[in-house]
Amino acid sequence: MSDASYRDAIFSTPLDKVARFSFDEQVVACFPDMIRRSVPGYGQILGMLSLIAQRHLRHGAHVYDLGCSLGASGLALAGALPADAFRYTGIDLSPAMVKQARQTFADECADYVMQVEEADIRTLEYAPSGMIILNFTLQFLPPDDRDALLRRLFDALEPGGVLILSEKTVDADERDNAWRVERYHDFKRANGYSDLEISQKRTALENVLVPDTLEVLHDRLKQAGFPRSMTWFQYLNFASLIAFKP
Ligand SMILES: C[S@@+](CC[C@H](N)C(=O)[O-])C[C@H]1O[C@@H](n2cnc3c(N)ncnc32)[C@H](O)[C@@H]1O
Ligand SMILES: O=C(O)C(=O)C[C@]1(C(=O)O)C=C[C@@H](O)C=C1
Repeated sequence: MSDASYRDAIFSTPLDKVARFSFDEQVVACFPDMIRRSVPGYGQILGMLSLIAQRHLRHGAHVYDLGCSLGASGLALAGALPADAFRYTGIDLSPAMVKQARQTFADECADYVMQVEEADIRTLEYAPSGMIILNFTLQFLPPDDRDALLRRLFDALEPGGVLILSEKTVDADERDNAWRVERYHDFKRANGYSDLEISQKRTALENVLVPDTLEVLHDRLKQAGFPRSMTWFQYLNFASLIAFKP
């Protein structure tokens, strides 16, 4: 997958008008590079998914990856678990993402049961599942749509199932939030992004990626039915939560 990926230079030249961020062909072409250089801890979160699956997933159970993009979570699972350990369905609304993810699984995971569907995760009919992965996707839904989706995911999980929810977050404390965001921009600079790229991407994501606080995320999980959730990973303003279905 990385062989086909270009370096992200989307916001590197001054744009007269910065368009709303969207998961179009241009983003798909550089997405592995973009997400690796833009999400602190992305590789560690992916690496941990299979360890969590080994502990929580019933052998052969179904896994959803919602907003799967190029299927990185599926590839991580397939890289660590045998072919009969799970069945995987990735869902994404972007036709360009779905096309490339399907190709990747056909090329690299032919022995595994892995499919990708183009659909809106808010209206999908969910099959019973042992694990549901929502990595950096809930943040792109209108906030008013988030609770209803999480309720449907709680219902779709089998007893003993887990939901992994990874998100960019905002801190309710203004001073702590400013510190995290400033260090996040340092992180991006250290990964080769210029001040212009950082500022134009920020504009493109305004009102498109609307982050919740960690407290709101845990509250959302509680109201969806999950009696227990934990933040198992945090790196600056990015975090991953796990929620348990009893
Ligand atoms: C930041 S990316 C997710 C990254 C991916 N999970 C990974 O770990 O590489 C967000 C993805 O969510 C998808 N998306 C956004 N809204 C969606 C919706 N309502 N239904 C399905 N997919 C959606 C986008 O097309 C995009 O591919
Ligand atoms: O670049 C940023 O500011 C981000 O928030 C990174 C982020 C994300 O968190 O989803 C935003 C858009 C791209 O999908 C990849 C990563």
